[in-house]
Amino acid sequence: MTPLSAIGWHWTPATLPPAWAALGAAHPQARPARVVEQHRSGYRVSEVIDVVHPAESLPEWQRAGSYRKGEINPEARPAVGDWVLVEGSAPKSLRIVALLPRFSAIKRGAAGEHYRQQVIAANIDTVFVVCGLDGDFNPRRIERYLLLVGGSGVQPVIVLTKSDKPEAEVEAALAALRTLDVPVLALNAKDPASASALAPWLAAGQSIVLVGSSGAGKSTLTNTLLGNEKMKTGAVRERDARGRHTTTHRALMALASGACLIDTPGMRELKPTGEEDVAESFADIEALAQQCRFRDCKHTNEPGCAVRVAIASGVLEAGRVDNFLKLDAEVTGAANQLATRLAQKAQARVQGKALHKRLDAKYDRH
Ligand SMILES: Nc1nc2c(ncn2[C@@H]2O[C@H](COP(=O)(O)OP(=O)(O)OP(=O)(O)O)[C@@H](O)[C@H]2O)c(=O)[nH]1
Ligand SMILES: [Zn+2]
Repeated sequence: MTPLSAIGWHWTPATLPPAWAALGAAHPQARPARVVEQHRSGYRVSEVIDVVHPAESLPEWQRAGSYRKGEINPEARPAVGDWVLVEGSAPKSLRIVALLPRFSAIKRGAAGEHYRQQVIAANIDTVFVVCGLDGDFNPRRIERYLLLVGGSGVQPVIVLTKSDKPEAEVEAALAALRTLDVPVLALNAKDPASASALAPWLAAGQSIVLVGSSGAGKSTLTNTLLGNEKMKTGAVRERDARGRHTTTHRALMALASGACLIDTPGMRELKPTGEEDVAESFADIEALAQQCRFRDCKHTNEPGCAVRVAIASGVLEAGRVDNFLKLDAEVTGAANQLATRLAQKAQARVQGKALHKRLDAKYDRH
């Protein structure tokens, strides 16, 4: 056990990923730390639970650069949840010297003029997709979260809260989500005994993120899982670069089980990156589509559409099909933007090479 265990470190010298070991050997003075906040001006990292310090990042992570020239690859920069190697002493002179390759990354498309991707949480083991069994219950929103999490390397678990409410239709909700091939639990987020059903995903060294719309019960569940730690949920005291005490939002919380919860504001609104696999998320619809008369069936009003037949016979929910079509269009749109961006990058690289060649020839550099 090291203090790092409480913030998600579960490797031993024997289980350390070889790439991490190699980076460690390349930076013998450095030690691992976890990124808990990402700001415009830099990063905040933890080496010990509830102790957060600013850390200077590598210059190439700070430069604005041009997306056209491929100078900034957001994926190559640390994000919340990443393990990095740091040197120097806290609180004033911590420096990040390397980013350890991540084993999972939840990404989203970022709003803006140009196509951009953001890693919103790295090295997460499980994401709890939280949805209340009240008027807010919405399988379509759950499908969206699952699509975005699919392929990230993170295990999704659907957590239906408010099962204790009189209006909760637990059985109907479980039935509606059965096609998703993801663990689904219904519980009372206020009740520790009920929330203990999540124990299989909360083993020591596990990192968990909660997503879900406002009012779904994320804070309630977080408090219940924290138990005695409850009072500390909202805020953490930390020392800033000048040594002053400040109180900020708590981004990484340790559970008694040894797991940790990571809270990042980036998880609120999720827009596809274009890399999502819609067919995999909607495998049931994809399988039916194989039986449609037309290969390019849009499943709207084509004759011989197996998907429409399934809806008519009650095998498939019309809302799920609509959501599939909507998300598929969103992912296709983002994928086209992504392709354009990659083409621009490749072109810029070729132009750059040609320029160097001309300059080399002109000045006889070699
Ligand atoms: N009865 C009951 N009430 C719950 C349950 N989970 C959450 N609530 C209530 O629902 C309301 C919203 O819960 P929050 O935990 O604040 O929701 P949240 O997801 O954190 O919302 P944001 O902070 O806005 O993102 C609160 O009044 C909770 O007490 C539950 O399982 N049972
Ligand atoms: Zn069809």
